[in-house]
Amino acid sequence: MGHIQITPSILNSDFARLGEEVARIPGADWVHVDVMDNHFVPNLTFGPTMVEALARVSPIPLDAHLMIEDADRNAPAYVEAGCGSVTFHVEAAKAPVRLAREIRAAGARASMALKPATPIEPYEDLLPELDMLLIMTVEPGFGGQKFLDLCLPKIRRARAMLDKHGIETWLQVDGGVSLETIERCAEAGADVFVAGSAVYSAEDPDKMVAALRDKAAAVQA
Ligand SMILES: O=C(CO)[C@H](O)[C@H](O)COP(=O)(O)O
Ligand SMILES: [Fe+2]
Repeated sequence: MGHIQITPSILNSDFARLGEEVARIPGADWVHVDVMDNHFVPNLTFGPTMVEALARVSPIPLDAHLMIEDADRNAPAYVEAGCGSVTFHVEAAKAPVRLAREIRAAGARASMALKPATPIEPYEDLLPELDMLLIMTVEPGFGGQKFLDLCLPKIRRARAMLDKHGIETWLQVDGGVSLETIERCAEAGADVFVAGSAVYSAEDPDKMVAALRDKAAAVQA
């Protein structure tokens, strides 16, 4: 398992002041940017131009989570926009292996996401192509939803697969991650934790980042 990383999602932050919102989380490892197209999910956020503007001012690398149709065609723009990591949804990709290789070749970490009802087993042979696997713990589309415990067995199975193959692919969880749920995710084998509302509804978001990190690290220790 890799070292614990906390990646706050700006989805529930103030979109009119994104640069300042990122400056409130200096202790974060990544900034998670949720790109939604109103087709793959019933919500609309921002596109590559906004992401590029944020990448220019953010001292922390961007972790793009693309909830968009036609990932094969649309994902490379987010590498060009300056994201250090680009996650596409397997449900939206026609050729995930080709896309992961393209993202890596363009200079970003390649990552693939699974919705709660998408099984991991068909993708076991694909794991070495990925720098990170994202297992969603809510149905994608909105921040502030309740953590789905039914996703925990899949996190466990993914961790077992990665360990069996000796692959260093990071295992990220996203959705409803908070001080109440992060230990369950860490116990199941996740090492990269997205937290949106938990961080941005806290009085001191950076303190919350540290508290989440401590909880997850205590499980790993
Ligand atoms: O991908 C997402 C939603 O589709 C968000 O990253 C996620 O929901 C983060 O917000 P919260 O921690 O409030 O659940
Ligand atoms: Fe996300």
